[in-house]
Amino acid sequence: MIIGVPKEIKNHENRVALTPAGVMTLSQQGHTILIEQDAGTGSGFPDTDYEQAGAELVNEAGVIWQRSDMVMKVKEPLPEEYGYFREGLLLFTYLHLAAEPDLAEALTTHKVTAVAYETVEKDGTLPLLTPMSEVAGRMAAQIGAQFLERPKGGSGVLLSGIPGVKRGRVTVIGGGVVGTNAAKIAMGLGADVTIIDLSPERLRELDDLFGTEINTLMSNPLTIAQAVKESDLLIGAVLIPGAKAPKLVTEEMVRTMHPGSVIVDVAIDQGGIVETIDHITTHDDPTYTKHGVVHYAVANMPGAVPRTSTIGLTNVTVPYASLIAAHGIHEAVRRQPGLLKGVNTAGGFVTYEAVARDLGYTSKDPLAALGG
Ligand SMILES: NC(=O)C1=CN([C@@H]2O[C@H](COP(=O)(O)OP(=O)(O)OC[C@H]3O[C@@H](n4cnc5c(N)ncnc54)[C@H](O)[C@@H]3O)[C@@H](O)[C@H]2O)C=CC1
Ligand SMILES: CC(=O)C(=O)O
Repeated sequence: MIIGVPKEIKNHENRVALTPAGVMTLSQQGHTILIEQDAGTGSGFPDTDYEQAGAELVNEAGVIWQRSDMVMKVKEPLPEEYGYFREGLLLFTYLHLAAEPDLAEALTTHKVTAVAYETVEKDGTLPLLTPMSEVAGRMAAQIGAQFLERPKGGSGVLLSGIPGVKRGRVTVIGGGVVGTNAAKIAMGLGADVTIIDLSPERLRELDDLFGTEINTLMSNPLTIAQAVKESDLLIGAVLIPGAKAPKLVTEEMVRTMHPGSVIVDVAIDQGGIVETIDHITTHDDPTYTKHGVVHYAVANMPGAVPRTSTIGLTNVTVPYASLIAAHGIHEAVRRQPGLLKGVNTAGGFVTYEAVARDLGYTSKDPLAALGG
């Protein structure tokens, strides 16, 4: 199979879909790997490392999209890349389609088979989302702490407090991978941490994990309203796989926060859980202030720590790429049924039910859409 890796073009997206180690694995299995020049530079992988690993360097993204059977990316294609879509192309990347209606339309119009990292399942987990959620969760606490500083527009609260001065309060809504990692770092910074989740089982697990060091609360509008009001830092970490995130934090709730408090909505890639976040922000211009509260809504947070993120991501994606490249997508999803859950579009249809529901498509069974 010919596998192509274009350079990422999203703002400050320095990750790359394959490392030289991934290239070597796949090329030793007999596949041809096309890498766009400079694609790995931001992650600390020079072109020469790719060449030594067996890749063919290409200096034009269009050539990669045209020649490849499977294009591997990190982030969703941007509108300037939609022109490369064609029938027969297999795209393997993060997509977050419920928040990207134009992309869904372009993929279905051109009958691209698009496999989204974030909806691939294994043993009840999302194995291709997990490492980036670990990164973003850890970053959320440190970014929040930074924007609480007065010169950054924050209230001037130091999360740890000091002897004689109380600690800052951090509320994390959603206690999955992002939430747990955010809580871990916030606790490490000395904050008073509360995690809110909808699942009693998850709350029990968190209690077992952290003991009395954190507060756990059941998710409902009243609990959320009270916790938001008291928070110096609020972290959004809810996920309903594939679907648009529910708006759990209303504008009214945000108005009750102290001036200079900070919201980091990690769930922004699925649309976000905060009503006052009406647009995605970028690493270049990561925050804006509304009702006196600093809002951070960057949808590619791990892109800022590309060395760690690229290695973490490709550790988990390469085995799936290898399976697809060896057997083709039809046989790969038969051998690894959780991969079928990753198929979001095929044959001109949306094939992931939550995405179809949120975007107003009629969902088609992915196996049928792949041609049985
Ligand atoms: N902005 C960025 O750069 C990044 C964003 N993400 C996003 O972060 C979000 C969270 O991801 P993960 O932690 O991996 O998901 P996860 O599935 O591990 O955790 C989600 C948690 O939300 C909880 N939940 C669902 N409905 C809830 C409700 N109404 N109230 C409270 N909790 C509720 C679930 O019980 C679960 O514990 C996803 O949207 C993911 O795509 C992940 C990585 C990077
Ligand atoms: C999960 C995702 O979209 C990211 O890591 O950018």
